[in-house]
Amino acid sequence: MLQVYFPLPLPILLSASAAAIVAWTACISIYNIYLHPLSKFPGPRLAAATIWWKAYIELYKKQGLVDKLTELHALYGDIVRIGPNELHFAKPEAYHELYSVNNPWDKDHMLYDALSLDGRSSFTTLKYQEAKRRRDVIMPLFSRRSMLDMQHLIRDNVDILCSTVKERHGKGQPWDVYLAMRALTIDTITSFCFAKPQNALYSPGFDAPLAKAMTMTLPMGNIFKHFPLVRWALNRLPKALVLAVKPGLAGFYHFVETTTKQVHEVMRDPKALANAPHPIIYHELLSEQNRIKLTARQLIDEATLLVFAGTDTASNTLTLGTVHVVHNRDIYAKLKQELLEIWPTLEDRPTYEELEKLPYLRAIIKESLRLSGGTITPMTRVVPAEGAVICENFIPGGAVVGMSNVFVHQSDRVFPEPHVFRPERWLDPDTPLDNWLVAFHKGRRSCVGINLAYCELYLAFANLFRRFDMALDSVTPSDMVWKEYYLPHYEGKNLRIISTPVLL
Ligand code: HEM
Repeated sequence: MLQVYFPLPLPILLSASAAAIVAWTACISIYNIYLHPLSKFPGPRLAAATIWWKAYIELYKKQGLVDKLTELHALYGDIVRIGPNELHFAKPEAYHELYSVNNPWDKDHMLYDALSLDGRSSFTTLKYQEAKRRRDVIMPLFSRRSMLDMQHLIRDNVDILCSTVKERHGKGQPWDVYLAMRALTIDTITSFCFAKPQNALYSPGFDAPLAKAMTMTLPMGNIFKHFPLVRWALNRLPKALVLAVKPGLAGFYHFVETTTKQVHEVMRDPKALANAPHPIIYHELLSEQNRIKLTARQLIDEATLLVFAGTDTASNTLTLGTVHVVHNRDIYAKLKQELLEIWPTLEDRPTYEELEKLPYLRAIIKESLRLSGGTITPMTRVVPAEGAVICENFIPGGAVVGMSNVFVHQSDRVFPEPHVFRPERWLDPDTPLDNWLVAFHKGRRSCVGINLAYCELYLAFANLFRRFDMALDSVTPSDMVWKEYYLPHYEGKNLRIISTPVLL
């Protein structure tokens, strides 16, 4: 029989190892607190000492990081050290310094590894130069020109939404705006990118299986961030086992299977793309001009991340905006009036380009983007080797820096009474605010889908408010509760709306 030989008795060996680990951890912590290049920056001692402080806040205390950051900035000022090697900034001006087009900085692995699947998409690629090559390939599909040409795809989905809302009126049933908007954004992005809508809008009560799966996976991102091995292991578990424990993930598997099938088809026979009803993402990714040859796995990851990037971001904006406008009858009346002027009879629908010119609708969209925020977690970037000056402070190379856009969008210096939904603030020519709308991020890694998102927001808001009279069913804006898990994650009451179709 094999015998293991220990030079010392096992209990002594274990105690010595434990003592060595404690001593090593203590040395590292002392170095981090007193000698690390970021040691002059204020913040909680524990955060300076160890990366596990964030895990303690997010996983043990179950507090959203952005809420914690608000407390910390009130205590420590505009710059707070929130990890041994990480700083967070609060001054609105710092956002533009950090995420400037002049800063081709890399993304930090801790956050973006947690958001990636097995490989890297254009979203989770860390190195700026590599990400740029990927972005350059997919950008033409998301250009403004492409949006103008393909706006009918979005309109078709908005029409499906409106006809279901009308049907529910016929049955005397309200509809859930949060579920409906998620179904709309899922079908829009999947028809736009792949010409294969998920038919989420046909799910009973708009309760789409893919949206349900997204609701379950988003909070898991926090676990993946601190324990990357969990993500690695979950990605390798057999589907049957995962579904036995979490049946709600079925929609995610269905989506990945549809995507995998399509990817294998187009890779086997790229000429088949000629039969697609309109340009789709694989025309760009598999084009002869694209010199980056992606594997099937990479194509599947790219497709999946596009769907995740384009769903909750836009649907949160639509949900929040709709609830506020329906609740506030003055805003509601002004929007109706503006829509009636450009769209006097229901049959003569304005185009997206015409809707874009409506100042009040535009102001409502900006206010909805401001308060819903898009991605609200601090988007972490790595300062290049030569260091950088931010907020008049030299930040050494290699430091991880970030800023949640909540500190811009809810700054009472930039947006007085920041918690109030007030579209009029965007109409004052004396205080132009556009520079402070950062929902789509700024700089080199800003949102690829901005044109698609705007087209969706204009068409959905305009159609719903022109084609229906709406009232909230026993809910108010204060019932909307969100918790931050990278994106805002909805945790409030069901947001039911009663809608009556208008006849003319
Ligand atoms: C209201 C809707 C949307 C908002 C507020 C929004 C916001 C954002 C933000 C803040 C980022 C930066 C994220 C980060 O670096 O961590 C981002 C990146 C991105 N967004 Fe959007 N987004 C929206 C819709 C969309 C849509 C419809 C698509 C569909 C294609 C999309 C695709 C992407 C991609 C691919 C990136 C990664 C860019 C890169 O890393 O270089 N987004 N978006």
